[in-house]
Amino acid sequence: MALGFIRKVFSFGGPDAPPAQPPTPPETPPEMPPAPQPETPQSPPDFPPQPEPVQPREVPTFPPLPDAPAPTEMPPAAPPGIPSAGDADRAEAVADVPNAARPADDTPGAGEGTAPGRITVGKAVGVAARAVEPAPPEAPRPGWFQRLSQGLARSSRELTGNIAGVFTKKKLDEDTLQDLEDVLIRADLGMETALRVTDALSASRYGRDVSDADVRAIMAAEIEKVLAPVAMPLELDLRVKPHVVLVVGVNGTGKTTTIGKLAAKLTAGGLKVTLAAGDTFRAAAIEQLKIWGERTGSQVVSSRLGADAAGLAFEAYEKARDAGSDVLIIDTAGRLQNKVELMAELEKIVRVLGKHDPDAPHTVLQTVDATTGQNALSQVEIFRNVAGVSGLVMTKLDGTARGGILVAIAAKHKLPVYFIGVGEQVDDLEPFSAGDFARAIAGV
Ligand SMILES: Nc1nc2c(ncn2[C@@H]2O[C@H](COP(=O)(O)OP(=O)(O)OP(=O)(O)O)[C@@H](O)[C@H]2O)c(=O)[nH]1
Repeated sequence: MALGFIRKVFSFGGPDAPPAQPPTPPETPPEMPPAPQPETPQSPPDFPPQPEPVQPREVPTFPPLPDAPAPTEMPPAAPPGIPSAGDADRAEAVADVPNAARPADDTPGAGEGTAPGRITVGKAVGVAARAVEPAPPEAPRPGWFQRLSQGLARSSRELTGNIAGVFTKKKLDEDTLQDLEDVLIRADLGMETALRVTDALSASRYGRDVSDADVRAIMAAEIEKVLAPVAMPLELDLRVKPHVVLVVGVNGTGKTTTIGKLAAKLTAGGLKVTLAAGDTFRAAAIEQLKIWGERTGSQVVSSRLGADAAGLAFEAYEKARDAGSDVLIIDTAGRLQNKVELMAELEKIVRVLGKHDPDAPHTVLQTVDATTGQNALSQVEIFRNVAGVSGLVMTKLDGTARGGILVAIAAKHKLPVYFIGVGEQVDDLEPFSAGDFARAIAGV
């Protein structure tokens, strides 16, 4: 798999996105270092013995795809929430393939300002994605920035409250700078960003009276500088069909939910999507993905509980290819980054996909739960080494006091952050904007 090279075609435009950087090629450490346990996730038990590796098959070439069919009515939306348990019968292999509209020239947000054969999907997809929600809410939902600010309110309140405590009627001196540095580190922003902020403040205001508003403004500017290089749009190469997106991460970090939200964006943009229920360990995860498949009109490929996840990924590729899907998104079982055998299974999935297409998976997304705090740093470290993570989705930024960790991850890993999640609704996934995030967390 050529993880170091991601071709760009399909893009969720971020307003301030710089050109994509090639991700660091994976290096598999001989042994996973032990890592502290995150706050919430549980480790799944070992997988049952896996069958023999699947043999590669020849990939046929396909004729051009037909023109866009008339849009079909979406299936009724599933009830909110995740099923508590699936039953083994329903975990049998399934491949129902609802028609998904092909991109048409007048698809809102599609094809704007792009080279021939390329599709760019921006905010219009988010608007269209809301059409798959069960019922229109009585009151209009707040705008994105308002929801981001509300979501980050706890992180921001704690941070700005502590800053106000340091800077009430105080001159800027060594003591106040040290206190500020402590506040910033406690807010999970990381040492590097903490020093950036205190250095910038010291350079312009040392010995003068400073208000907490001054400090917040400088902090917002410095945080934005750290985040800007990683605020990149997710770009999918649709000349390769299917473009394979592998979604990895620790359990409960929001993989399946993010896949559903992403599928909604893609199908609303007129793309045909196949979802693979590669979390073969949990029946509820398979059910959850099927619900997202129904809501978004995406084909879902699943297998029996406990089946070999790599085999399922291999089969899903064939089904996606045969159905003419533009994108195949593969869910995987959540795993703690220090479980060597489960991390080896991830490597196997990557290896097996490579038998279909040496560049597959073309995109590897890691979901990172913002409530996890500092442990997220080692999660990213290890998943990027094992699975060649090409970019991150930071979930659960709503309601956490630890949103600052996104800044520490950006400073340390410099991996693209494609999206952030601020809720469980289908449209609570937005392209990451460095400026919006910096302003929301700094409360300016
Ligand atoms: N508040 C909030 N909840 C979220 C967000 N993303 C996901 N969740 C919730 O987090 C819980 C876990 O999400 P899943 O999508 O099942 O996570 P997962 O990584 O697939 O979990 P495993 O299959 O156990 O590995 C669910 O209750 C989701 O609704 C988010 O951005 N904000």
